[in-house]
Amino acid sequence: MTHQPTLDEIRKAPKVLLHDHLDGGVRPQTIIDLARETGYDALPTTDVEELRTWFREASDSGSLERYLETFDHTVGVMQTRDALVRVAAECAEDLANDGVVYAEVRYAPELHTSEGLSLDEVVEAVLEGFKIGSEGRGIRVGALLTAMRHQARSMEIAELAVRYRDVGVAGFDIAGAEAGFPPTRHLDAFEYLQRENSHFTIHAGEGFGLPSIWQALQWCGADRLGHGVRIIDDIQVATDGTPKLGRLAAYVRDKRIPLEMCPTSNLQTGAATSLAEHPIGLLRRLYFRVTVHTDNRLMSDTSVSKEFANLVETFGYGWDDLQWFTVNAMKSAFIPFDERLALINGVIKPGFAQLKWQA
Ligand SMILES: O=c1[nH]cnc2c1ncn2[C@H]1C[C@H](O)[C@@H](CO)O1
Ligand SMILES: [Zn+2]
Repeated sequence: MTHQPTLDEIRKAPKVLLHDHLDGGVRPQTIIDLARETGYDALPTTDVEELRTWFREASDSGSLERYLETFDHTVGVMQTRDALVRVAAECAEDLANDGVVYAEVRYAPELHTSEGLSLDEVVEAVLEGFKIGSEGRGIRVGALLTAMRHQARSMEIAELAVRYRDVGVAGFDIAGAEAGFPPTRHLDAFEYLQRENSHFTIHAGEGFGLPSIWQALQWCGADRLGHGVRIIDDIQVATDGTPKLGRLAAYVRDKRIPLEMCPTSNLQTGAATSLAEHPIGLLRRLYFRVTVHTDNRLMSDTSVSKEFANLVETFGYGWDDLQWFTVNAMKSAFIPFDERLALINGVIKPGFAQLKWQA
């Protein structure tokens, strides 16, 4: 009889992270250092532990819009080349220390130009940071360039993603408040990306329901869904437990559309009421292509290992489940097929096999 995986054991497992915001994962000490260096004077506190707690608590509002307000402070200190290099390098280090072997980390270049950096300079600084932070640490980190859905710069950001795709940018995303800002506002950018054979994911079905998911897939052509939790609204479970999938839910499952699920973040923004009731339980049971992520490690005080450990505790998952989530994520990455396969067969499966053998 094997025991349930513990947090320490999970940290040793080779993990894959596809949904993590660079400006949502800055170390509290770094925010304080950078605020001092760059003259940013709006931080709620300059005590490191108080700041850590402030982010977590301020993000617990139950509203996506209020949750997003906390980013003013991280974005506020990420306006210089040195700051971006440092934050990106530390991000890669922190993920490697958590046992992540492959990551796609996203951020919105347009939010980092208020002190005069160009979009290209922002992208180059972040890529340099990822390179410095991953060197010799057994991790590969690529970038996803995000456009903000309430702004009108998505075409420019899509072009930027295509320009940098062979040097570390894996794809494109849109984020920000969802209600009132449907993805079809950015249709020209998505159509351009499709013509360029590029990959993109869309935050959809987090702060708004099925119409947002439907547009993201059927109008915009998203390869993956950021969160996608509200797909649950298209699934009915009869009293005897038999599930009935509506047409959209069936499409998502049949086409193996990856769902980038971020359970702790969903509890904080009100997209789910408790972990036990989080749609991930049913979606995993129905074999949707579920993957597990952090969203914002600072705001949620989390890591991939912690997200996994919470799921183990709530749903009783074992090593096979955690490996399934991980292989699902690796299959869904925006890098070439042969490189995904090499990581699955050369790193992920042997790593989990060893942990299972020791358990
Ligand atoms: O969970 C999220 N939903 C929508 N937008 C988000 C989420 N987490 C972060 N963002 C926004 C705030 C960041 O400034 C931006 C780029 O990373 O993306
Ligand atoms: Zn997100």
